[in-house]
Amino acid sequence: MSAMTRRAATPSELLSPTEMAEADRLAGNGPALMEAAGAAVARAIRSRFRPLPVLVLAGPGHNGGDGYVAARHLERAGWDVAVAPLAPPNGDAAGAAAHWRGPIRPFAPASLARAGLVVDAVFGAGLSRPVDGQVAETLCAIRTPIVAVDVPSGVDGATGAVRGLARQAALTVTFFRLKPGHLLLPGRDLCGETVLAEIGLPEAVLDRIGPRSFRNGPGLWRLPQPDTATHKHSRGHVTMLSSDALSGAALLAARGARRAGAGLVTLACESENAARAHRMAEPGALTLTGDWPEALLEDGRREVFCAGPGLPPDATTRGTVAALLAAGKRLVLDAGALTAFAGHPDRLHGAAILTPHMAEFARLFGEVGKDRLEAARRAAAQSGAVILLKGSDTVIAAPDGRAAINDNAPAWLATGGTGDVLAGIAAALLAQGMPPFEAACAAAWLQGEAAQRAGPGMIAEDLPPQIHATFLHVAALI
Ligand SMILES: NC(=O)C1=CN([C@@H]2O[C@H](COP(=O)(O)OP(=O)(O)OC[C@H]3O[C@@H](n4cnc5c(N)ncnc54)[C@H](O)[C@@H]3O)[C@@H](O)[C@H]2O)[C@H](O)CC1
Ligand SMILES: [K+]
Repeated sequence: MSAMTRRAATPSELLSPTEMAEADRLAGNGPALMEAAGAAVARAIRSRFRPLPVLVLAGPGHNGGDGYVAARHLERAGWDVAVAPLAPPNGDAAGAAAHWRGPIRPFAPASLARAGLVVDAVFGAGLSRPVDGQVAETLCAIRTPIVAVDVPSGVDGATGAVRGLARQAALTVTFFRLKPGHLLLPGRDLCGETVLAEIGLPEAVLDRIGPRSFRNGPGLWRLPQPDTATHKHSRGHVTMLSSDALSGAALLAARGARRAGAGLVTLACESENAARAHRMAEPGALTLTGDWPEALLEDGRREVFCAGPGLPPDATTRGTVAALLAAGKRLVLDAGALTAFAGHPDRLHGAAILTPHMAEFARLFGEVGKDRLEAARRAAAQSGAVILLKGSDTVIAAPDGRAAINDNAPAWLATGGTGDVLAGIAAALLAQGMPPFEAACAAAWLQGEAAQRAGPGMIAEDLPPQIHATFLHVAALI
């Protein structure tokens, strides 16, 4: 389990490399921050490794400066340390380098021969182009564990993408706040264990920067709290659209919605046969049949609809969704209800939450590209809806520019039907009064937590029974 999974203690704001540089500038004490950063790297190494010959690969910027400081602290602790500078250090790094009196080696594969551990202090937040040439050649030749300063060199701190090349780190020590690249893939995986170190940067700089990106977790939202005055109608009514052809998907979404606290869940069915089957499978849900959309709009108390799981991406789906939008209903749209609008995200204006996976996103908004955070933000601004872009690093973005990255989903969550459950959870939270961004964030987090509890080998049906335990867990965290 990585250090990052101790999430209650980790601040939720994320800073891009540009924002982090601004934080440094506002703090105005570069050498002290560098000293604290390098000391934190040395401390993290000493608490995880027995003394080993260490080679510090130092770049010309502040990342390299942190490396020189770490080298000095390790040597003072009796470790055998050498530094290999890529180029003469600049700025505050020159001061840190001046205090290094130990061995200097060429920045080349041959210098790695004696090392039992490599500290990668080549590039951090200042990565400005793909890693290539001598740096790529030397990084490729490393055969020992790697400890990365800030990020593994080559990982873009803003996007988690690899620029040129990056090596897998055993440990990454970063400072003050995580960056999006520590949570977005493949960056998150390449970091190995990630340690966030306090280096004396005052929290007040955040007021000036105004971060808009967050790590998803219970600090970002508050789950609905029923009280003694609550009754089933006041807990929200979710109507789930179901097709005869793939009725299991709507059933899974209905289960997710019921377990996430919706007071009433109705499965709107195409045929009486399907309604009967649903009633047998989910006795606590209501069913409805009749011509859509008239039947759906008859009861004004139906406020929240979930459409898409199991629906075909055709003109009928398009017409139903359009009618619901025109009637001012709050919608969570997934799967077929998204693909039905391929190329026309503008027609979804008024929807509350869209939950596309990569391919559905591409059909609506164009390819996601390397920057998932930016892509989701752009789509939210374009559609006016909260976008929940599904993946191992699900991103949730609001039209107002806020965005959160979810990192608690285990790999075994990637199985058929789990997205349907997620849409149901989101709809239920929306129906209970949570604003769309908070409802989408909470749904993604609860789903990840439920999947961890269900364990490897779980199937979508295993998620809903875990949801109430995740509610209790959230209550214990806050
Ligand atoms: N608050 C904090 O988080 C603190 C972070 N610190 C460390 O500072 C670095 C960022 O330092 P910066 O000088 O801005 O950038 P880098 O050291 O990452 O690199 C800049 C340097 O490298 C050259 N360069 C960039 N990419 C390439 C490339 N692909 N090939 C060749 N050369 C490249 C660029 O031209 C510059 O010369 C942060 O990561 C932390 O480690 C502070 O020390 C403490 C506060
Ligand atoms: K680095």
